[in-house]
Amino acid sequence: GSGKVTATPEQGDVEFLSPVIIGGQTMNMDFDSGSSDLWVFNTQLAAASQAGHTNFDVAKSTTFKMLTGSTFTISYGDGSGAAGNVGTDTVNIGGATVTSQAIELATAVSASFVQDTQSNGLVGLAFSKLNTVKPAQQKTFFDNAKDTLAMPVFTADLRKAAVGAYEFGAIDSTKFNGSLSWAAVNTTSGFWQFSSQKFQVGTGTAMNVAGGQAIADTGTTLMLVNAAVVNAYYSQVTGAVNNQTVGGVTFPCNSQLPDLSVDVGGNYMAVVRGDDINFAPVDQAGTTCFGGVQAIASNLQIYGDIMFKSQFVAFNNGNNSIGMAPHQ
Ligand SMILES: N[C@H]1[C@H](O)[C@@H](Sc2ccccc2)[C@@H]2OC[C@H]1O2
Repeated sequence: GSGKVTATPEQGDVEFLSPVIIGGQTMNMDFDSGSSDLWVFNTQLAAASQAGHTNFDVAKSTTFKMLTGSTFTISYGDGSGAAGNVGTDTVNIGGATVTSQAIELATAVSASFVQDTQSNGLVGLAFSKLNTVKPAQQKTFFDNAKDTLAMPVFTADLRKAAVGAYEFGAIDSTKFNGSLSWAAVNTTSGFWQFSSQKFQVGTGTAMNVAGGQAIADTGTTLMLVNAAVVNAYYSQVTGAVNNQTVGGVTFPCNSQLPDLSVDVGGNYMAVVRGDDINFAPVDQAGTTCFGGVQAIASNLQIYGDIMFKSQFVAFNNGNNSIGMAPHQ
């Protein structure tokens, strides 16, 4: 079969939320191709953490089973984290259903999750080797579902300030221009990692990024790239400054931003639209804006939602490849 759900952006496209039915309870969750744990806000949490969230209630599910003795502890790249215990239940994402999916029940969550009251947990869609459950590591929803899907793929169709979709088991070719360009994924890191060794600012010449690698991470808001890319890109933007106080590059909000093209697998240059790189104002007057492309001090670049808003992306773990094409 296949399953399709909406992907609704939070204010400012900070993250995208999708409905997941767990043991008959619908939870709006953040699909994260950069991690591999499915965890939920639930009634075990302190009342102050539960406030404002939809909290999964084990007692209201007739299919939930506790995995006695199992726990999880996850820390994310942005310093946030969650920890708790584990059970299994039936998970239905737009019709794609797994009957015995590990459901990680947070008993502690970091402040940024508590404050993000629209999100009630994460659905990890990276490779199961990154799953944090102990003593027995658990599989992701996609790993559990893939043999029952018509195709071992899921796709991300994320749209700037508009409702998009995640789909499991099918590739909707009406959602992208031309055909998908496929790149090999190196699964060693557990991420959807591919080679990304070149970039191009606007219509300029392609430049190399030594040893460039990148991961496709739907759970990261921005695009975090090599400092050389950041410098080359913002050198073309009048008034761009590296603003330590706000924590990255800002520029005048009325800037005409160039597109940024990045190599995917050595045979496709993914164009990221310049106007999507104007991420958000940092001041009340809306004169100074924060860039959607920022530096990361590592060779492993993180292509987050800023890229997904320009590119339709297919994740294939039948042959460990990633496909991209501009949105239709
Ligand atoms: N893969 C990403 C993950 O989904 C988020 S977890 C998250 C934290 C707070 C609010 C919303 C989500 C975090 O930022 C980058 C990396 O880690």
